[in-house]
Amino acid sequence: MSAGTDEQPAPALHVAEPADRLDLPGAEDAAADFLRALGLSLDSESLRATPGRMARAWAEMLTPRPFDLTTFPNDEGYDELVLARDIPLRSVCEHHLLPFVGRACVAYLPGERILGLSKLARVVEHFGCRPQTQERLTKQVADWLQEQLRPRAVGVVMSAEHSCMTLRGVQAIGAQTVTSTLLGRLRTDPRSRQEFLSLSGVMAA
Ligand SMILES: Nc1nc2c(ncn2[C@@H]2O[C@H](COP(=O)(O)OP(=O)(O)OP(=O)(O)O)[C@@H](O)[C@H]2O)c(=O)[nH]1
Ligand SMILES: [Zn+2]
Repeated sequence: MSAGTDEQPAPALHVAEPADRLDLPGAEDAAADFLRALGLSLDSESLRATPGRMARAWAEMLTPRPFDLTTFPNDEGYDELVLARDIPLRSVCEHHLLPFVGRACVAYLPGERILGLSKLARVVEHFGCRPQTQERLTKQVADWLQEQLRPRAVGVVMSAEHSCMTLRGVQAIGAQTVTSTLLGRLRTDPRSRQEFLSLSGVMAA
């Protein structure tokens, strides 16, 4: 698929993902077994439907939504940063399968085409819907944009609170993990890098 030409926008993303293998009744049975193994009784009215809800909730969090990568010709030759910040970020850590939530800032320096703005948030959502590390999620978003859009630079910064680190274990409540990936000119040119980091808001934190 070629986002750098005047061809049609790239088709919807298709990835071999858990959705293809989703077995909701199996997940519900497993959730019931899991809760019983933890010593909970599912006989009460309030817990009876919980395994089904658990199965649907985890399926929702682990199933990426496909989307169309809509791009437009960069007719005006816009050559400054396009940056979306405060994008909600939610994912699930692959170590405990507990959520981590925060904010992302995604930016690019356009080449021949510009991207539909909502896609900057959609790509974060898309790669968040799978067991992740924050490092991999950050890099996947940046690499994917670079590959699909062929811009002159891409920058991604994420800041998130990992519930496996706050609600249990070390219980470092409020600790924020910050990760970043810079590609192209944002990586090599100190002035562009500085501009991106300052616009992203991480410098002010
Ligand atoms: N690098 C990285 N580590 C993560 C991420 N999410 C969770 N982790 C860490 O994965 C590690 C798993 O460590 P283990 O020692 O196997 O698990 P644990 O005994 O539950 O560790 P504690 O959380 O320290 O109690 C922990 O240090 C988590 O904080 C992430 O996105 N990136
Ligand atoms: Zn974890």
